[in-house]
Amino acid sequence: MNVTRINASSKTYYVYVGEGLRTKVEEFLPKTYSSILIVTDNLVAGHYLEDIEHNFDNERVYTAIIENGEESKSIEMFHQLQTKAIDCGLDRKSLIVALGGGVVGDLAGFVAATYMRGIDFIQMPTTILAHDSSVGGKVAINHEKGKNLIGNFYSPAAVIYDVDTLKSLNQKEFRSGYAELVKEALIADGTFFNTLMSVNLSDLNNTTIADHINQGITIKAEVVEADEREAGIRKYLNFGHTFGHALEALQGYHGFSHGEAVAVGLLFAFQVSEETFSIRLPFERLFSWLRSNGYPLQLPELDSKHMLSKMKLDKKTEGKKVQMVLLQSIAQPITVEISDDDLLRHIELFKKTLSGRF
Ligand SMILES: NC(=O)c1ccc[n+]([C@@H]2O[C@H](COP(=O)([O-])OP(=O)(O)OC[C@H]3O[C@@H](n4cnc5c(N)ncnc54)[C@H](O)[C@@H]3O)[C@@H](O)[C@H]2O)c1
Ligand SMILES: O=C(O)C(=O)C[C@@H](O)[C@H](O)[C@H](O)COP(=O)(O)O
Ligand SMILES: [Zn+2]
Repeated sequence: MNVTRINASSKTYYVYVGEGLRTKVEEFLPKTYSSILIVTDNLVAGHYLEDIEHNFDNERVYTAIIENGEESKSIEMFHQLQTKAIDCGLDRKSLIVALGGGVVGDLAGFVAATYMRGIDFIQMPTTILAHDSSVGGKVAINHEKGKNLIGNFYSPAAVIYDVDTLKSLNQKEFRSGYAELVKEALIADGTFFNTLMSVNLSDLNNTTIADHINQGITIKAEVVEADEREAGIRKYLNFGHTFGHALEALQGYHGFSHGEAVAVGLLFAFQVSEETFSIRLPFERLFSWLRSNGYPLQLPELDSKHMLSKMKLDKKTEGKKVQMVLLQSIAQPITVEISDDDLLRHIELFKKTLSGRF
């Protein structure tokens, strides 16, 4: 088992990554709780809910099962879960368990952050992507206009990551998770980036995946410890997201998955970086790796102005000016203000670049 201590400014907590952890959850809880509400989605429930329920001695264990998918990160689902918490009689000594991927983690985390002004929650990630979402305390729901526009910074009491649960993931979820790992490598660790570019996603064993996840968590932990509330360097964790989030929102959250959208966003950020700094980045290498691993790289019909207006809803935007994370070289990120005219030009060029390849 790998244990990482996260010394965030708001809270210190531990991330446990290992095999079979889902059957010994109580060992990792920082204290005892008066009642427990397990929040999960229908797919994850089918695989793992029973294992988790068996953990708790507590008589007051409740479950809430949401529909799987990004559309559940909604104000309606948030309200339903708050109602469930009230009906179950959760009090300030209660715990919410977020069992699932980033959707469950972000949603249940935001419920925990706001129920009675905040109760404890733990993250039990079950996707590769959730190595990113479970650490760092960003919790949120979407607005139909933009991603994660309603949320908070609210750290979990612990992250309990049973890598055995990753065995039931399909290839789309592998792609999604690895896009965030590639992002972390690009902003912080060129050697890790090279390692990832030699990986074939359909040919990975759990030991290797756990190793990659631990490297991703190490990068994320370092950033979050230095800048929990994203006043500065945490923005780098948003590399690829200005374009990625806009793409997700434009598709009504049922097109590209988050990670798939981020993967395209990484290519877009490469293009803008290359032009802004007159440099060459390994665009071709990343593109080939994404293509050979089956990432969707064909953009849907995109109106560039509409895309620009979505990009401006990015939380890094200041005074209506988009701030994009760019790379000066691998592992040398920087935040740069990009004018609307330049962004429009880049969107047009990017559309041509991608469509010219299919
Ligand atoms: N808070 C953060 O810092 C942060 C970071 C990155 C992403 N996110 C958010 O995370 C979300 C994406 O997370 P995700 O990719 O985990 O998506 P997800 O939670 O929707 O999970 C993806 C799919 O996999 C299924 N699934 C989950 N675990 C499974 C398992 N072990 N076996 C089989 N199926 C399983 C789910 O039911 C779902 O259909 C987005 O909303 C994104 O905005 C947040
Ligand atoms: O932890 C962070 O900080 C990140 O930006 C991680 C991202 O992968 C993640 O998608 C995050 O939810 C995006 O945050 P947002 O502030 O742009 O909504
Ligand atoms: Zn992300």
